[in-house]
Amino acid sequence: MTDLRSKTIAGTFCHAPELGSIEILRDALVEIDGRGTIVAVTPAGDPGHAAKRARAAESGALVEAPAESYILPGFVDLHIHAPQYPQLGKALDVPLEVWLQQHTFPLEARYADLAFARRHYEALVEDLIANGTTTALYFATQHVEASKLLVDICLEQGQRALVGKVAMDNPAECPDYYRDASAEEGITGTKALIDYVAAHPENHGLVHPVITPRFVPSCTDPLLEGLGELARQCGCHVQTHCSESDWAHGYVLDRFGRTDAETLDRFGLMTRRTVLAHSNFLTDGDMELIHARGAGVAHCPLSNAYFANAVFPLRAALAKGVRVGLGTDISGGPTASMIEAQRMAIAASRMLETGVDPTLPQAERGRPGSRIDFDVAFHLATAGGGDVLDLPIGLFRPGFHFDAILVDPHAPGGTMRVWDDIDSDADALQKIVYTASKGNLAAVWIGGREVAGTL
Ligand SMILES: O=c1[nH]c(=O)c2nc[nH]c2[nH]1
Repeated sequence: MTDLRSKTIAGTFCHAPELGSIEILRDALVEIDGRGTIVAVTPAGDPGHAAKRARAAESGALVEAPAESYILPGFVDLHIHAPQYPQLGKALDVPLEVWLQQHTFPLEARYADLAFARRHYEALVEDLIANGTTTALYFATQHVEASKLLVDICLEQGQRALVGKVAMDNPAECPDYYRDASAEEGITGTKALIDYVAAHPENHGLVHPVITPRFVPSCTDPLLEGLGELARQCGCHVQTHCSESDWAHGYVLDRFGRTDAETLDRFGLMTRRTVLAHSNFLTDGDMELIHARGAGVAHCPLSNAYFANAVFPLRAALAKGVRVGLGTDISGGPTASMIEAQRMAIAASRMLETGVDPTLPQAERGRPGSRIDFDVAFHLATAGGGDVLDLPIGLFRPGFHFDAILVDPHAPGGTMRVWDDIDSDADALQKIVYTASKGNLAAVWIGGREVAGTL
């Protein structure tokens, strides 16, 4: 294991500072301080490069990435239901509202048992790190103690994380065996987790608390009001689901006569630090509202294929200035891999653009201008996610945390081929997005600390 804190790493770095373009820094130097923050990035052509490299080598601080490897920012997964990991790859054949009641709530209720919670949370965090997810925005469960345990496990394994105790108190939509007994309990429990994260002796900014009303149907008005007030007081991140499916979108329209986005805003839950999962049925006005508040969207393309009844209009949201990142939405999305999430985002955008029903005339089948390519997907999974969270992650820049993955395109257990007589560095990055998998990730660092693999 190579700890990169107080070291300089030499290698080829790929990142995507702007939407729609990539930057490849071949044979660059990235200098990291003792806290795991990048202090300098020196491209190969920089006049000071040779001297810096020599100085780092002399002082024993130089670490060389293997030839032909690529270093990418770690992935930022903006939407994960941590307790649902044991049902990954199961129960994807029913609508959202049935899936919640029949499969998901019974599973999540089992996290009252802390031994059960530890077993499954440890496996999840380990698997996510091995898949290159260096930052995760988690829904935990309704239980305060199990939510605290998820915080502990992220700290033990060194994963950057945002963790929310799920608030859900509406007896009409939540079962008696799995809900906050009152709005008051949902609010106090949320505060208890915020206090726990703030006072945790091992937490030096790696884990953050998140106010987490599950979604409007699960919450009574007093709970939404109380959580909105709490968001105002503490300035914490907020996460919830927004206009995910026909049913979820219609439910909020029926109950409030307003869209999900408008309703969340009315309760003070639409802030610069709010992450709205899915958001498939946003109106133009909703997008303008989200943009005005500075909130962001966690686009979950794979889960949308199973539960959403629609494809998120990503290009339309981006055109309105909405900040967007990607989420796996475990277990609505049956993968722990943000590389797969990128591929699915591309595929979904192509299907939205061309349409999918061959019985329709070509001109009526799709939504022109909807496609994205690998560069946009890669941006969303890294810098875009960091931007939505307002955290200095997802780029190789001074002041950013060194959260990174080392990709070995030739790993025997991997799934990609790069040809030195054919492929450019940009081709290699494209191939990583389209064909790499966990077997190609040779090392993962979070805050400069190597948390998986071996360099
Ligand atoms: O994909 C989803 N997963 C969930 O757990 C959930 N809860 C409310 N709405 C939801 N959507």
